[in-house]
Amino acid sequence: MVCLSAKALLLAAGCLPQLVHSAGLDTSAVALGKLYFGTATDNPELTDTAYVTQLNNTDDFGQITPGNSQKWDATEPSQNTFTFTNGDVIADLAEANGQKLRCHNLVWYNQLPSWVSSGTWTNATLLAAMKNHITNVVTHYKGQCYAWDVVNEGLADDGTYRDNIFYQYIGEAYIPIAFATAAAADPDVKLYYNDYNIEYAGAKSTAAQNIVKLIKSYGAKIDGVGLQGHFIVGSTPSQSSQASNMAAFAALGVEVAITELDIRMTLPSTDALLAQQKTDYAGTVAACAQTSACVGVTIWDWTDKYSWVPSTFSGQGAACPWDENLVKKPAYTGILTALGGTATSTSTASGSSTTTSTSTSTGSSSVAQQYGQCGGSGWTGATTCVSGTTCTYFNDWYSQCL
Ligand SMILES: O[C@@H]1[C@@H](O)[C@H](O[C@@H]2CO[C@@H](O[C@@H]3CO[C@@H](O[C@@H]4CO[C@@H](O)[C@H](O)[C@H]4O)[C@H](O)[C@H]3O)[C@H](O)[C@H]2O)OC[C@H]1O
Repeated sequence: MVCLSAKALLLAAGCLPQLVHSAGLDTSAVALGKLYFGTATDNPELTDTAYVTQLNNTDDFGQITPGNSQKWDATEPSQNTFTFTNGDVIADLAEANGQKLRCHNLVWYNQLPSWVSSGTWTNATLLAAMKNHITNVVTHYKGQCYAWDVVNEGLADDGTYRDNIFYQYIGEAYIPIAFATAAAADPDVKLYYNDYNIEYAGAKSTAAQNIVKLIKSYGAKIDGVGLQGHFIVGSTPSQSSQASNMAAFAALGVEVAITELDIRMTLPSTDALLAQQKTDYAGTVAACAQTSACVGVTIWDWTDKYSWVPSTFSGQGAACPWDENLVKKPAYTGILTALGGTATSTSTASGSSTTTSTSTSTGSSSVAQQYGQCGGSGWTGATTCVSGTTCTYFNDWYSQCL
């Protein structure tokens, strides 16, 4: 009775307190049978204490990816001089937290040091330089990575090979040779081809499937295909198209992962855009959730504060599930619901009229509670509580499984 009175006081004050234990994104993903839910991060952000506190929250993040510090320009700035300092900071953080590390990346046309991109090469010298780079970097991180993105973005959008320096001097063989070199350096790490605009059926996805076949035809190992998932609010491919595309890769005997998910919008953000973003995140994560070959989802950083989007796509941003003040956006709930996770409400600002729908994973069962928050829109649906709890109505617009 005292408890309900306290709640009534808080409700009257226009603020709903956190009331139930929350299972986060990784906990929910693992409960579904996935290996992880994770996020990219980067070294400059690690001086931000509030940021790091959430990055270390293994309830949400069971995996991290270094956004820049394992790339070629970071690891081999001068030929045969290797620098692992920044990459090690993130690898050590993952190890300290017990988070999986997706290692990113070995061979990419972008973020190359000038000695590679502007060097004078022959087939033999570039091949030797590429193999030396892969061998040294993979050996350094041996045993620390769940997976390596061995070749990143080797395709143009029309499905032809990207005309990068490796293709120019080595031809398509640079791809299987890169995979074979990585496998020789660490036979246990998963080896991925990673690209964007291969998340749905089309010429580029077909070409990526052909890369899987090519690598195997050389007798080399490929374990997975990374679907980057840099999407646009309202133009995100449907759940069904993403799931059927994942199935096409799985049919080739490889796993898949969503490796760089973010869903950007033209700024400024509005409630309508945030609601659509929630739907888009939910559909994408649900495609992975329903596909047994999809091992996990990585968002390309978790907060708008450090997203790469505004500096890359002029006038666009707000692409992450947390805003620039590190506050969860509707997208967070969309992801959690898609993962069938146990959800909760956190304190909400007075005057907000958001209706939140949450769910608890009990195999295939779903809705655990629905409510209107802080002057919200009223009771919105039936409640099925997990075993051992019952639906308790506090008033006509708020209920909870207790
Ligand atoms: O600090 C940042 C890093 O975060 C950044 O990481 C890379 C970001 O994504 C990957 O490469 C980009 C993928 O998206 C391409 O643009 C797409 C063009 O087609 C559109 O349909 C699609 O929506 C777009 O996303 C970019 O052109 C790629 O660069 C890459 O794997 C990450 O490493 O790297 C730059 C740093 O400054």
